[in-house]
Amino acid sequence: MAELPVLITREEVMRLLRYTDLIPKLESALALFSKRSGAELVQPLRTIVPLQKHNGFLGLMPAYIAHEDILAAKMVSFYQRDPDSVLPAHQATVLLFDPERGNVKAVMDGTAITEMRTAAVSAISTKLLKPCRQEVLCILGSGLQAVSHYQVFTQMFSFTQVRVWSRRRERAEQFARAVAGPVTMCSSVKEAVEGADVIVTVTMAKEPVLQGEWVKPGAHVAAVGACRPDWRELDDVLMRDAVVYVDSREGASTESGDIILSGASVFAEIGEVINGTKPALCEKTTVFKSLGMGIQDAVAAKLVFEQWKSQL
Ligand SMILES: NC(=O)C1=CN([C@@H]2O[C@H](COP(=O)(O)OP(=O)(O)OC[C@H]3O[C@@H](n4cnc5c(N)ncnc54)[C@H](O)[C@@H]3O)[C@@H](O)[C@H]2O)C=CC1
Ligand SMILES: O=C([O-])C1=[NH+]CCC1
Repeated sequence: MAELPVLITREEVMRLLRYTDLIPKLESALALFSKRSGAELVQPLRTIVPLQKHNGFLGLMPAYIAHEDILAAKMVSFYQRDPDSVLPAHQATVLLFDPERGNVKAVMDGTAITEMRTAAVSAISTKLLKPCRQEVLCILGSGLQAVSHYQVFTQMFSFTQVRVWSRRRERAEQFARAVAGPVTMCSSVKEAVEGADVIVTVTMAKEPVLQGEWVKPGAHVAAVGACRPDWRELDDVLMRDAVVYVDSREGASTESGDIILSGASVFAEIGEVINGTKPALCEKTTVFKSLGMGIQDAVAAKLVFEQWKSQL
């Protein structure tokens, strides 16, 4: 009989997972993914179960990476909540398997993993597509992803100003308290974005919040929200004028409203830039459209489990 799986809580995941360990693992996984090396890495397109009655979705995200022998599956639910709701938009669990025997080794909180690995991938896109100046960071949205993006971006880069915009001022204030670092609160998207070198969009919007005419030429946009084919965060002007990078071409062409509805073409996957098979056009305005991948959760879950075992 296999041993019972261990249960790893959100607090433990946050204590055990470090960006310095996570970022190189994510870079290797993204690079391997873009080689499309068959049995080496298996990641089917995310299965989405719509919960129309509850205005939500359940996403199933399995992945296998052969050379690291990581088999994992994340289940993530996400909801369009009423603005006054105190419930989280996303909740996730990751199962980490023993690929040889097939049993589950660990059941762990996937919400913290999602927050950290998504922010880390946005930071990787910024490191690769580095805009000429990296002085002003702008974050649109003030939820959990906004916090994790603030944390990793201020760890990895030396911005002189971080601006935040949120639909509600009190949410921006909550965000400023949560990050324990300097933040400039802006009262409009335009004010937040103008002159910014890097813009992170982490909203639950279904219509564009960011307009291309406000974006400084040469800026980099890490676009994290709008993960449904009929949802938007970015307008057609930005999608048309920018060079568009994605995490996965298949994911982007199936799930990204910003890409599908604007008709924008995808220039490269971020893994292709890591592999050197596609260039980083740093002098251009760039958009990295992130949808999220099972392999990102898988490498993060393995790191968490290894750290957890090492403290026994
Ligand atoms: N690309 C990826 O791998 C992942 C993407 N996401 C996406 O990131 C985004 C943020 O997620 P969380 O921070 O976890 O959510 P959250 O619920 O904690 O924060 C959402 C933020 O969006 C704002 N917002 C909601 N509706 C809006 C609207 N119509 N216009 C402008 N702002 C609006 C809220 O005020 C809040 O600041 C979501 O779109 C989510 O689906 C989340 C996980 C992974
Ligand atoms: O990768 C992920 O976990 C998600 N992407 C969009 C919603 C959740």
